[in-house]
Amino acid sequence: MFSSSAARQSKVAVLGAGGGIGQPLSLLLKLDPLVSSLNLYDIRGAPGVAADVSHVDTNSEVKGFAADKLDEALEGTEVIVIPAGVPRKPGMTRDDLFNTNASIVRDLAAAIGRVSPQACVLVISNPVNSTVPIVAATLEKQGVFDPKRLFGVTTLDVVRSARFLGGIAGTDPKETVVTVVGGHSGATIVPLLSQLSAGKGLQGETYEKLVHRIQFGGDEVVKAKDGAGSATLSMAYAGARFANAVLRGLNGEKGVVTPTFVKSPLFADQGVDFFSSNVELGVNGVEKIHPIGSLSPEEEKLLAACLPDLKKNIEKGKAFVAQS
Ligand SMILES: NC(=O)c1ccc[n+]([C@@H]2O[C@H](COP(=O)([O-])OP(=O)(O)OC[C@H]3O[C@@H](n4cnc5c(N)ncnc54)[C@H](O)[C@@H]3O)[C@@H](O)[C@H]2O)c1
Ligand SMILES: O=C(O)C[C@H](O)C(=O)O
Repeated sequence: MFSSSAARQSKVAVLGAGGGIGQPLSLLLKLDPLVSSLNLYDIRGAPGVAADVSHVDTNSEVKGFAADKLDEALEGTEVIVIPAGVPRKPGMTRDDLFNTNASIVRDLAAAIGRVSPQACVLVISNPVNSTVPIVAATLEKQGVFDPKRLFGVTTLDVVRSARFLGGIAGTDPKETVVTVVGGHSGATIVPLLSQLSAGKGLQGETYEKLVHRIQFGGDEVVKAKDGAGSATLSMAYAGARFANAVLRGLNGEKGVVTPTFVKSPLFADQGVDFFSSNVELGVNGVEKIHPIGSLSPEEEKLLAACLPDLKKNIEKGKAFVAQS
């Protein structure tokens, strides 16, 4: 899963490293040859996870940081991945997590703005549609927001799309790249299946069921885990894959393109100033935001349904920081 052509390595931090995502994500980052140093932070359990992961036989150094050592954990980091916060239980929407996770993410962002404002920040904590604007607004308040260095991780939607499409079309998920645009919750997740030859011909119930499964794949896991949380293992895989893409870009590799939720001009004229679309990653983070390309009539409808929800989620995040 990791690709690395360049030699420069980076110091990476995981905030929320003791959790369901944080632990396997830390393990996968330990396996990434582009990571030289891994700082694991959590309000509970990170030193134990770090001791465990540090025995894996790759060259990177792993350090664990207890609850009161956040600043030390952030010192000198180039990439910070945030899976801190509570997950859903059955019957909840991602927005139901806002009340708990908004302040967690805001406080972590404030520490990042103070200690390592130059780092690329990769936000996994839900609701992503709001937590990313919360990080942006917090850094903006501190005068250190760089839109090129803030990313909402929507890779799990890309991973699910490739896997679920493969189940229908018989395509190899490893060779299937589905562009998913919009945001990361329900109707804001817009897979552009018409842009692939394997997805183009799908129609009627088959198409609608596939889109629904991609949009609500998270619910499938939440239901199956029956109160014990949401996707952790597939998310750790997706998070490590996205972190590797960012690291490859920072290393100067050209042509690293993947969907991610960033500050974006694409629909800013409609009041939606954060949006996920294909983004080229480079030495400064976001190198180029690609246009979404041509859409089928069905995808036009999905996009029309996405934008108002996304706008509300973004505004909610911004308002939270403004009132803080
Ligand atoms: N972006 C995505 O595609 C995606 C996918 C799956 C889950 N998620 C989200 O990721 C988040 C984490 O999920 P999980 O299953 O790992 O939850 P979890 O409860 O297993 O782990 C969360 C961890 O965060 C820690 N934490 C809480 N407050 C913290 C703080 N202030 N600083 C540092 N750490 C703190 C907890 O101690 C815990 O170890 C949830 O919000 C979930 O909804 C996002
Ligand atoms: O569904 C969730 O709450 C977690 C995550 O956003 C997912 O898509 O699996």
